[in-house]
Amino acid sequence: MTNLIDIKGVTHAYQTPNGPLPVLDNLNVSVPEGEFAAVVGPSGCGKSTLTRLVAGLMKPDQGEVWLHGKLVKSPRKTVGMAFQNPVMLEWRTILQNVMLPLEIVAPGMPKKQRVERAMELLDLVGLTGFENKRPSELSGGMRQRASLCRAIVHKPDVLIMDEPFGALDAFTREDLWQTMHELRAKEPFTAVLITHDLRESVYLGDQVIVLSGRPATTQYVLDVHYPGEGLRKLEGLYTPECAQMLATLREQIQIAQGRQPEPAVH
Ligand SMILES: Nc1ncnc2c1ncn2[C@@H]1O[C@H](COP(=O)(O)OP(=O)(O)OP(=O)(O)O)[C@@H](O)[C@H]1O
Repeated sequence: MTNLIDIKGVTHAYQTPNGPLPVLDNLNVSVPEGEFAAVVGPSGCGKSTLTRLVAGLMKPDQGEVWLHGKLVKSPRKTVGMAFQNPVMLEWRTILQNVMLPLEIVAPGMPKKQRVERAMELLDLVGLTGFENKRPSELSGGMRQRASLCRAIVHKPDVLIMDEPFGALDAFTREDLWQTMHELRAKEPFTAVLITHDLRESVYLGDQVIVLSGRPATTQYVLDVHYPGEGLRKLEGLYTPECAQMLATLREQIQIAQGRQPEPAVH
């Protein structure tokens, strides 16, 4: 399998009034095409910085970022992004919000086709019937569903999500996890998910990348072998296999935080 994302030896420091602040230190990350990579690490270690580099929103001091075989030197149109607080344009309907990237990336696409594409995705996430509502008329979970549609409507090479489910209640979050799997099954994409939730990282990720404390480097990579066949089920999280993976990740996070790992409970 070829890598869609290759981050090779990336080192970066922000220039601040108090001098340079090193955030990434010789970071190496590879995400094969079609894979879902979850990234976890201590608060402030440089996770969002990593997403900005992949999107081409900033250039590293050292090292290279490759996306689909091309060196990333400027902002990429072929990246879809979703954030914790989906910024929706209130003067546009949900349908018009979802169609927005197509207007920018594919201005020649006939309007009928744009509408069909957006409606197809809204249907996949269960928002048929809400397409003519304004963003403020939807719940937070529904807005996040629409925001995911908007992030992939133009079929980007990679979907980058920075804590997209962080502000949702636990039940809505689990619903959205399931929606992500359903979306991927119908429309495969490569994804990078930044999260603080280890269960989320295991449930959604094919690999979980643990970053060390700042300046971040790749401390540990967990290959997720989720129990069961076919579409992942939430029940799988309560199996011994998942408990073991979560224990490993928890231990790695404690190491990344510079703490002594707590002994496992048996
Ligand atoms: N533009 C910037 N200029 C200066 N410092 C910055 C800038 N952006 C981020 N930082 C600092 O760089 C460090 C890494 O920030 P980043 O947002 O990448 O971390 P993070 O791991 O995503 O954080 P969190 O888990 O809290 O969301 C932080 O200390 C942050 O304050």
